[in-house]
Amino acid sequence: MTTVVWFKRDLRVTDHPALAHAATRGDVLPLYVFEPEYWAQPDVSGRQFDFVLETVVELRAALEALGVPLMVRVGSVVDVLQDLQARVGFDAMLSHEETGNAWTYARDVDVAAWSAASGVIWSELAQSGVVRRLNGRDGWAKQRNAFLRQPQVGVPAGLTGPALPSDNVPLLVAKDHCPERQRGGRQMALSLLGSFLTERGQSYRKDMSSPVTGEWSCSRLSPYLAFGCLSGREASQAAAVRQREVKGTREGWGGSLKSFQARLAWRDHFMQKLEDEPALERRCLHSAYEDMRPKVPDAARRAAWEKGETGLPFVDACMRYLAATGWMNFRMRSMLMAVASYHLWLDWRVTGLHLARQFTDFEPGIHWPQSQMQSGTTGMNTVRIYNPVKQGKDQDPTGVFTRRWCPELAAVPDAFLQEPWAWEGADTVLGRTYPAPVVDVLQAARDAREKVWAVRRGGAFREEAKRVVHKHASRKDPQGHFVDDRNPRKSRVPAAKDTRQMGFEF
Ligand SMILES: Cc1cc2nc3c(=O)[nH]c(=O)nc-3n(C[C@H](O)[C@H](O)[C@H](O)COP(=O)(O)OP(=O)(O)OC[C@H]3O[C@@H](n4cnc5c(N)ncnc54)[C@H](O)[C@@H]3O)c2cc1C
Repeated sequence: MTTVVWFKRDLRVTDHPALAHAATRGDVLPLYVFEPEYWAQPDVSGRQFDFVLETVVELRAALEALGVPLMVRVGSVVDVLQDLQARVGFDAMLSHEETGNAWTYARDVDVAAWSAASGVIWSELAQSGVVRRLNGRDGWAKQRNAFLRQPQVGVPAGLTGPALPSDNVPLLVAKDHCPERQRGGRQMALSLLGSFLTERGQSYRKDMSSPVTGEWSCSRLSPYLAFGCLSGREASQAAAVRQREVKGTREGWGGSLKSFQARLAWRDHFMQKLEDEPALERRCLHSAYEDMRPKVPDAARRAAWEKGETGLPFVDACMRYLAATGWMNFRMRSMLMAVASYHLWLDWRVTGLHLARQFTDFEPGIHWPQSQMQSGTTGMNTVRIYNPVKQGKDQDPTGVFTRRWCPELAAVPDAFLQEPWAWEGADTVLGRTYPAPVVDVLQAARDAREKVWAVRRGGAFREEAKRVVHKHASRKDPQGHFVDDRNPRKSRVPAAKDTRQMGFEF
């Protein structure tokens, strides 16, 4: 009998438990479905589509080399499976657990119903440290680390199975202009992993937070991890090998690789949040924040932020860079979200969708918990109101990045680049070639702080915050490692008082 291997966000043949297991059962039919309804969702974009298409082309060749090419179909998964069953009569389907968005969750419910009704046994295997049906966060890190330490699953020696024709794939989503997008495929992923671990990653810890140095020093693996060209386990184990090699050296590698491993752990930690509470894609984690910001955001502010025309130079430079590259380092993503949520007082659900589309690496399980965290709606994380002027001065001290992406500011002297409104010649630029700031940065942060504090006062807030901490906060594992999303350097069992932490960067 044939086993269908349904490829989703796991577009590789190495360390692919579902493919390896299917190969032990007999004939295999590897399947990828481009779903028009998925590509019509508000969180997806042309840059992601192009990345996936490139990756699928490479995957098809890799499977063909093993003996059976990937079958690529266009349509709803249930319709495709129905058609395939009529043609090849399979009795089992394997795929990996997916922590996707609400749409993919509902789609999986339909697929499960179809499988049950059609006598097909559909099994979903784990492919990351995310644990399905977890009963609370105690012990999670231990389970996650045990999974990461297990040997990788080898590539099947060869595959047999029916060769069925694929569909031509039409453009399913509007093209978006992203001239510097990362190219899809496993070869790129391996090349980036190699260059990061042998060269680029040496100064990762020191350089990751600036967009100037981060472009080179960050791993840049995010879209490849998001679509599974590379498994998290492969990345983590390769880093562990390198950690052993550089042990005892004093050139920055030790700290950088430790930070990289921590980020890979954050990945699973954040995705676990969405896995445990899918509603956090649409609802504030702490309900007290639900009505704090207008559900329909101020249209002018929103448009200015989306276009990179807020008049806050570093914010605009980051937004324009993101539009052109599809990538941004973590600190700058946090700042973009925080400025939208605090200074501009825009609802994270709306701004989060814009960022999701801009990111080639859109990963719902990281994206939505991070969006909420940077918007102060979780009830458990430090509320950090980044000052974009200070960020610009700290992270782009020479102004090279800001000037590249905001050429309208060419006439502004270095000393005023991040706050051109303070320059005596401001009138010659602001409101003419470059917008005046949409808000007064300091006043807007003060106003936001007041409103956030107003929500936090009161016993009812603390009661619900305790629930959130219990369900979602990180814990220390027995080795003392982990992943504290409030402060990566310190691992502490969270206490209820943490819910009152506030941080402001005036
Ligand atoms: C508002 C917001 C939204 C985000 N949305 C996404 C998203 O949709 N997809 C996505 O992959 N990342 C997202 N991130 C996390 C992070 O910014 C990116 O993973 C990182 O910038 C990608 O670059 P890199 O691969 O060079 O990361 P590196 O710094 O080299 O880290 C290696 C890997 O660790 C993981 N990682 C790194 N930082 C984080 C983090 N803070 N939280 C969880 N995992 C992390 C990623 O898988 C990353 O590829 C978001 C962050 C914020 C603040």
